[in-house]
Amino acid sequence: MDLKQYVTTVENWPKEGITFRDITTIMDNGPAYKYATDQIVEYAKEVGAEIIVGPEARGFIIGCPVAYALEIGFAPVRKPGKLPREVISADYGLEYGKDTLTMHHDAIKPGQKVLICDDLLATGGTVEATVRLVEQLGGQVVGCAFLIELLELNGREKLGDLNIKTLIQY
Ligand SMILES: O=P(O)(O)OC[C@H]1O[C@H](OP(=O)(O)OP(=O)(O)O)[C@H](O)[C@@H]1O
Ligand SMILES: Nc1ncnc2[nH]cnc12
Repeated sequence: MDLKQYVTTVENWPKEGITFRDITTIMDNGPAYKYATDQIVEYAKEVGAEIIVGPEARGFIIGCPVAYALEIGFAPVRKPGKLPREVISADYGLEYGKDTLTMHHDAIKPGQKVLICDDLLATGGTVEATVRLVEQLGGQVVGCAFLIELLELNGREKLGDLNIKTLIQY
């Protein structure tokens, strides 16, 4: 399936100069959403994922169906003030802003093999901060999966030797 045809491009959103790649038109198409999920499920099996970690909010949309299909857990990465128990935090930069991410202090077991899932790899700031959180908890990041990679932003460079899978490139 050519997944790219289901992505909608929105110019100058959320700011002038940004070309936004909207995945809601993958999500609202049953076969396209299933196909994308199935590709990531296969990758998760290859890398031996034991738990899925996904950053708010679009990482939930990609990561949760993968966790469900594999009958493994999902641990959320959230913006500050959203998780109810003790958290650890990491700051990061975005293509169009700056923020902080948090995880519950006990979300990952030491040595657990983690697959990070998100909709899109842009500068890599979000996933790099997520890697730091997982590693601080003693997890082992065995892979990172995205529907979309924006090649010109060189997000992969921030991720060093990590194993990365992307389904669509621009
Ligand atoms: O590679 P990066 O430069 O870090 O950019 C990619 C991130 O940006 C978007 O999330 P956003 O922070 O806009 O939050 P949202 O998912 O809640 O819309 C996207 O869903 C990725 O998580
Ligand atoms: N260009 C973009 N389109 C969609 N989501 C994004 N997140 C960061 N950059 C993005």
